[in-house]
Amino acid sequence: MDSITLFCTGALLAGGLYWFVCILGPAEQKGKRAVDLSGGSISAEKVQDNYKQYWSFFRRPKEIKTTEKVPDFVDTFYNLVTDIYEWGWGQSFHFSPSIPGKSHRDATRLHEEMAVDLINVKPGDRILDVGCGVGGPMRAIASHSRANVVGITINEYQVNRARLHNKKAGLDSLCEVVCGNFLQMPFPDNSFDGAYSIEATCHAPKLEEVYSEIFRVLKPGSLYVSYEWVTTDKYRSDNQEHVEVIQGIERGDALPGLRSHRDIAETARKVGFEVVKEKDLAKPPAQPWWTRLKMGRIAYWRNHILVTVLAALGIAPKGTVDVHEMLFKTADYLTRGGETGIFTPMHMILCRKPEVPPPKTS
Ligand SMILES: C=C(CC[C@@H](C)[C@H]1CC[C@H]2C3=CC[C@H]4[C@H](C)[C@@H](O)CC[C@]4(C)[C@H]3CC[C@]12C)C(C)C
Ligand SMILES: C[S@@+](CC[C@H](N)C(=O)[O-])C[C@H]1O[C@@H](n2cnc3c(N)ncnc32)[C@H](O)[C@@H]1O
Repeated sequence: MDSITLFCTGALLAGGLYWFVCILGPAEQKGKRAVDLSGGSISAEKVQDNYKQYWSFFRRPKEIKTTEKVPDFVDTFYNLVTDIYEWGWGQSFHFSPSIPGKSHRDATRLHEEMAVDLINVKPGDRILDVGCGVGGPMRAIASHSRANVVGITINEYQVNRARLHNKKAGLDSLCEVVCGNFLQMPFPDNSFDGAYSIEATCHAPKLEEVYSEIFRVLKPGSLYVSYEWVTTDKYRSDNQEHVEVIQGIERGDALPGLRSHRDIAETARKVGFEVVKEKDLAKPPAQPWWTRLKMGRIAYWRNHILVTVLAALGIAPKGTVDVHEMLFKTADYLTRGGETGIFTPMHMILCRKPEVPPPKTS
């Protein structure tokens, strides 16, 4: 081989490696890159221990039932996964039905806009995003409705990410982010003109606790919409495969226990809401929400190699490989949940806080 060929081969290899490690993969243009993966607010050397702690939570089911510990466990989970989600999925941490001829990005945005359209919001209104993640939905909703959106998340790392994205998008005057627990929100009674939650209240150990908090902070007459993760009528607790899939979803998504779709309206009524509408948005004619997960499989393998190389080089924290592997398996459980129809991440409920409080029963 002459020296020119050797040089060209070397340059090609180096360029290819740079492309594979630094450029490849971000779900969004100028989004999070593989080389920037971190453990959120957890220091790099503690990521692996925190992952082990997270996982051992499920080996002690009693602790999952001890509801006070759940928010901390959920916070740890989001420290571990937030960067991987942003890198491999984008800034909206939820599913949406596929729409033929439209990109995932557009389908995601339409699903978010539908939520705010349902709660009849006017420009200038103040609305609440319960469990806002890094704010993908919040930004789409603020630009679509021109309402002021206040988001709350338990995870401080997400608060910082969301504020940064809001600023970059020029939406920081419409979008505010607060770090807090949605089971005890730092907002006065009757202070919001509307509220929504997208695939977030499934983390509450008791749905009643988060719904009653949302009821408290809403102004009388205003609306709340939620996209809930639930099991459907097709789920059978005596079917081994069904149980395995649901447990796989719970473990890989920090859920203290998936509820049945039947519990949702019942809980909303119990805390005082009127139920205006309820619908599983995944049912036909909607196109499968899990297609995007399934189509991504090749990319997950590529990501797995990338994460393993980066962790070996000391660029990504060690435990990142374990977290990525957990998500890899979770993607499969979610797909099986969708294909069998035993699970939906978009059971929509629309509720109104009555103008006049119902009489107290003694
Ligand atoms: C609402 C919740 C989160 C829903 C989804 C946003 C996430 C559920 C599973 C996640 C992922 C699975 C596979 C990952 C893949 C292996 C990796 O290479 C890139 C990121 C994934 C695609 C990741 C992205 C986010 C999810 C789809 C829950 C937590 C209530
Ligand atoms: C799957 S993410 C969805 C985020 C956002 N709705 C979206 O669609 O992009 C769930 C969110 O709920 C938040 N969350 C879970 N439990 C919480 C709690 N107890 N208090 C506040 N936020 C919580 C998480 O921090 C995370 O931001």
